[in-house]
Amino acid sequence: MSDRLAVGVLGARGRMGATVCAAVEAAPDLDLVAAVDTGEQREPLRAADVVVDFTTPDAVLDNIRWCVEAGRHVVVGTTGFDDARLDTVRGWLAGSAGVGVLVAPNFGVAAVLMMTFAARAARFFDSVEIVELHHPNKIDAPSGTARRTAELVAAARRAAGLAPAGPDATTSALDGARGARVDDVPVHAVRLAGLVAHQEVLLGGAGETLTLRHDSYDRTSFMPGVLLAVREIVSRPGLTVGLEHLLDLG
Ligand SMILES: NC(=O)C1=CN([C@@H]2O[C@H](COP(=O)(O)OP(=O)(O)OC[C@H]3O[C@@H](n4cnc5c(N)ncnc54)[C@H](OP(=O)(O)O)[C@@H]3O)[C@@H](O)[C@H]2O)C=CC1
Ligand SMILES: O=C(O)C1=N[C@H](C(=O)O)C[C@H](O)C1
Repeated sequence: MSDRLAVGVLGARGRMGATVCAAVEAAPDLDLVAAVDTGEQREPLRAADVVVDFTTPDAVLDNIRWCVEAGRHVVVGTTGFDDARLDTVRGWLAGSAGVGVLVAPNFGVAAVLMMTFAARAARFFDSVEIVELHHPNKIDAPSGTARRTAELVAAARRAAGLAPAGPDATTSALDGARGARVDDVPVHAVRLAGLVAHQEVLLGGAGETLTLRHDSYDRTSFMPGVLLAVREIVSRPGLTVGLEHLLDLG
């Protein structure tokens, strides 16, 4: 059996999809066998061992179902996942022994570390808020990374007997001034020309603060994580959520 993997890309002409196509073509052990975008047939994806999806939150579930039914492994970077959507994917996988799907809100290794560090730090502080900053063409807010960070932080704080939100005396505010709440953690979204993808987790306690900041300056930052996922998913049946499961974080 060949060690080479055949890879298909959904959303192939998008910002991320095009970058993934280039990264796969440059990888010595991977072959790009299908590049599919809006309005194009999915049939060429049947030639792929692994399909990578960077499309839209509206399109991604239908794409995953098609791939699972076709027996293809899937690496998903598209955002918009909550527990209900993940359970839907688990249901499809239950009927497809051996097929693996990995869903990761962020493939940047530094971003995964930032999320991990935020969760570890969360119980030591009174307050935590998240600010995500992205390019103005992003269609979802808050980002998938910010949502996931808030979930991890809230879970860590609850496990330590703390409320997810910090103290806040605000009794009067313009709509949106205090951001959105994800698992009760305040999340603020900035859309600014010149940016790619950035996030700060602000933690505050008595007389001191800790700021964890991650910056993706270029979409190549996501490629080592995407290629790692492509290589690993073929031996990980079922649903994996988060790139951290493929990294040895000690
Ligand atoms: N996990 C991670 O590390 C990262 C995740 N992302 C996420 O990836 C997603 C894509 O981001 P980005 O590349 O910037 O977005 P783009 O809008 O640049 O790309 C999305 C592409 O998908 C195409 N598309 C839409 N529907 C379908 C479909 N049903 N089948 C095939 N192609 C389709 C779009 O075509 P058209 O425009 O014609 O509709 C477009 O070409 C977002 O959810 C984003 O948040 C982004 C960066 C990193
Ligand atoms: O749309 C983007 O650009 C990004 N989307 C992901 C997210 O929503 O978290 C990952 C990264 O922030 C870039």
